[in-house]
Amino acid sequence: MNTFEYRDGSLFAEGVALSAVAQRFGTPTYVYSRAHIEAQYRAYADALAGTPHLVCFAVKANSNLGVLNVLARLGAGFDIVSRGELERVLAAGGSADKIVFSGVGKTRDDMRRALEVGVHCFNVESIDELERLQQVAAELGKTAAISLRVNPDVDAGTHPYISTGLKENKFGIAIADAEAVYARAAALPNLNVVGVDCHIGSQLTSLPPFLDALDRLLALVDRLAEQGIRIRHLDLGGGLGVQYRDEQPPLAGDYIKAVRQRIEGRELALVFEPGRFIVANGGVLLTRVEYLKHTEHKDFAIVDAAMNDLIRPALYQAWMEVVPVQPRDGASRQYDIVGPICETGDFLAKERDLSLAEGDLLAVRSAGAYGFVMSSNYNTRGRAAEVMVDGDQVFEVRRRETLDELFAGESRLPE
Ligand SMILES: Cc1ncc(COP(=O)(O)O)c(C=O)c1O
Ligand SMILES: N[C@@H](CCCC[NH3+])C(=O)O
Repeated sequence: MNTFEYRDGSLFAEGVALSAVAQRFGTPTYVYSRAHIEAQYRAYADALAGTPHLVCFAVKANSNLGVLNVLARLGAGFDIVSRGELERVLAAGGSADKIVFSGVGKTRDDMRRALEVGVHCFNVESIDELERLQQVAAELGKTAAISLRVNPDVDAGTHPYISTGLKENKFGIAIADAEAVYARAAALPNLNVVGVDCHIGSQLTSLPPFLDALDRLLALVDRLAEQGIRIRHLDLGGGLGVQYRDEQPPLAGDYIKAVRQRIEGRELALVFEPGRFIVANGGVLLTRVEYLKHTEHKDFAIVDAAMNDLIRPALYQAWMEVVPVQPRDGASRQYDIVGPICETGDFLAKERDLSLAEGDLLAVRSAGAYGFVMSSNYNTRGRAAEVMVDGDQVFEVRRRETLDELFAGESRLPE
C-alpha cells in the first residue's frame, strides 16, 4: 500500500500535504503514516488468523513511542534487544507478555527487568547466556521461558552487514550444537523450554532462504521430540524485504501461507519479528535544499538532512528514493544529494535527475525503518523531529532536539 502520493502537484502523506508539515515543524523531519503501519501489521496478522501466533514488531527498526503505541493498540507483540527497548514498549502501552527478548549480549540487569515484568520468551543465543539466565531467574525465584536462537547456516542473499544466519556470523547457536544445548536447558530448574528461534538476515527478497531455514528448524523440532523436549512455538524472526527501488520481495501473505503449509499437522504456534516490513515504506525524511552547488564535475544539492539523520546510504550504500515534494517544470540536472557534514560519505543519494531550486523540499522515501533510530549527534547536530500523520491530522511524536539538550549532561573540568 502507498500512503505517500502526489495530489495536485504536491506530495501528501495520507490527507496532509508534506509542504504543510515542513512549514509547521521545520526540516529535517521524519513523517510516518499511521495507515501504512497498520496495514502492514495486518498483512501479517490476517494471514496468521487461525494459527496461534504473535507478530512481534522489531523495535530496533523504529522505536518512536507513537509508532509503538499504534502497534500496541492493534495487539502487536514486540521483539526487543535491550532494557531501553523494553522500557519503551511498556511506556508505549505494549504488553510485557507479548515481548520476545533477542540479542547476543543480554546483561544481568536486562534479564532481571525482563523477568520482573514477565516477558513472553527469551531468545537465548549461547550456552553462557543460558547459564546466566538460570542464575538470575533462580535469584528472583522466577522461571524464564526460553527459545534457543539457532543459526541454521543459510545464506540470506542480502548485504553482508545485515546477514545473520551464516555460521561465520556472531548470532545464535550452531544448529549442529543445538540438541546438546537444549538438553542442558531442559535440565536447568528455572528455565522452561518453549520454542526454537532463528533470524537469518534483513531485507530478504526471496522465499527460499526462509523456507530452507524453516525446514532445518522443523527437523530439529523432530529430533528434540525424540529426546522428550517438546517445542511449542517457532519464532522465524523478521527479515522480509520491502521495495526501495525495483526489488520484488515476496508478499507477506504468500510467505506466511508457505510457512503454514509446512507446519500443518503440528501443534506449533508461530512468532514473527518483522521490523522493516512494517515501517520502512510508512515513513519519509523531509529535507530542504539549502544550496545548489555546480562544479566542473558534479552538481550537488546540499540539503539540511545528513548522514547523522539517515545513515543507510553511507553505511550500506543503500539506495533510497528522493523525490521533490512540489515537482517543478524545467530542465533537470543530475544531482548528488548531500548533507552539511564534513565527510565525503555524507550523502543521501547520488546521480539523481531532478529539477531543483534553493529552498525546495525533498522527501527521502522508505525512511521509516532504520532511519531516526540510527541517527546521531555527529557534528553537534540535533536530532530531527518525528511526526505521525493520521488521516488529515498530524501529531508531533518527537520534538526536534534543541541546542540545550545537545549539551545536557556534559561539563567542563573543575578550575
Ligand atoms: C533478531 C532480529 N529480529 C528481527 C529483526 C528485524 O528484521 P527486519 O527489520 O529485517 O524485519 C532483526 C534485524 O534484522 C533481528 O536481528
Ligand atoms: N540497520 C539495517 C538493518 C539491520 C537489521 C538489524 N537486525 C538497515 O538499515 O538495513
